[in-house]
Amino acid sequence: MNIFIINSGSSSIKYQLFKMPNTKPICTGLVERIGLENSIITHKLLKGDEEKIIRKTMDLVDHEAGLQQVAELLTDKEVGVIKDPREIEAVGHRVVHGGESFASTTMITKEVKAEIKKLFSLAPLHNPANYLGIEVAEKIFTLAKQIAVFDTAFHQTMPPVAYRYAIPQSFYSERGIRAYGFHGTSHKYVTAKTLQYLKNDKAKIITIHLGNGCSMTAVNAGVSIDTSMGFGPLNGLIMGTRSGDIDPSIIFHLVNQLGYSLDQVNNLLNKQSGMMGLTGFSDMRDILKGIAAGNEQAELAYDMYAYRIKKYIGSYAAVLNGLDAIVFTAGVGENDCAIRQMICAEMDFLGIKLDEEKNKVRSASLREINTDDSPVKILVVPTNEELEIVEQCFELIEKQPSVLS
Ligand SMILES: Nc1ncnc2c1ncn2[C@@H]1O[C@H](COP(=O)(O)OP(=O)(O)O)[C@@H](O)[C@H]1O
Ligand SMILES: CC(=O)OP(=O)(O)O
Ligand SMILES: [Mg+2]
Repeated sequence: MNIFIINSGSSSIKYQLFKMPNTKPICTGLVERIGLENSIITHKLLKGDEEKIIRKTMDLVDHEAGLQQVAELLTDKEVGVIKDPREIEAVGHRVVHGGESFASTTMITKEVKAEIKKLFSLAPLHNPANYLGIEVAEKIFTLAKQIAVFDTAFHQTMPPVAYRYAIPQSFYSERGIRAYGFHGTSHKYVTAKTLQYLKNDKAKIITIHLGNGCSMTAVNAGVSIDTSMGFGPLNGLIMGTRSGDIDPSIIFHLVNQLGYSLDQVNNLLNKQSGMMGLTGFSDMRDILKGIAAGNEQAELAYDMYAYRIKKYIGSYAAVLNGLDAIVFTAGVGENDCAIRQMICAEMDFLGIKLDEEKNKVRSASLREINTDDSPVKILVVPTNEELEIVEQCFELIEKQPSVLS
């Protein structure tokens, strides 16, 4: 069964085509730096042990332009993997915000699309791109079932003490205002890999997803008990273009004293803040170049980024009442050894001791980067949201085979 997976992040589209139940993809791809100059498309064909890679650089203004390129590559005479889009039987979509309506993987219907649309304002960098992915996929893969896997699902296990806000309770009971948490597919995937590696399904771990969007989760025995993003994917850590935690009084000051409209504030905090606001660049590779060139703003931004993560490690170690491992994942977490070093520095009182040499080793597989005597394991675990999504889609189809007829 051919299942195509689309993962639209805020700055990227990742895709993979699987012939399930084989979980080795037939092709994978990444469109990155969407909305910036020189977007990069990397399309990989995988046949047995052979790999054929096509790389293109172009300016892609938005996710729609990116998805059009992906569709062309898939059916291209030379580098395509399917002759006819009707060969795809199901398309699995990452959908970031599932709000109150969706706690698990769901077949996409008109009603489901309407719900996803209602949540645009809560995840403005994501749900519109996810929705667009669904519409484009419906047009191209006309015979395929469309399935949504929600970022919020893994965090449904959080207890009220973690997900409630201290505002009048009717805002929760009548309007669903609570923390939902995001990147759940990634936190779930790396959690499973970590527990398997530790051979301990009761382990207390902190998963740290550092991509363009960033979030951390306290996981106890495989279950999310707290996470740094909340009602929308804006708070918590400092991100590529998002502020993370700020004092809400700043918003009132911007509106009441400085004359900002709410739309402007929304745009400011989602698109012009974070590393972008501090340095003019959202991509960590650009920040690293800035630091190498002696740019002080880039240095401060980098320090702030690491400092915020340290604070969350401390608070999650406290709520877990112990710590077996911290896990780095996603674009920055997997590739940027300098940020891992900065985060883990002076954390030995918590049992976190980084091995600087192991930390520098580049690899695409799960690795341990702590010293031999470190009480807490420090792991780099490459995430694979697409694999997690395809497994969930396949499970849904197997459970309800009628959905394919
Ligand atoms: N070698 C690298 N060193 C530092 N950062 C990197 C490297 N490769 C990728 N990144 C960073 O990863 C981030 C994108 O991560 P990713 O998980 O793909 O994001 P998203 O899914 O949120 O769009 C970018 O900020 C990029 O700079
Ligand atoms: C939820 C979120 O921030 O996703 P991403 O990191 O892919 O932008
Ligand atoms: Mg991502």
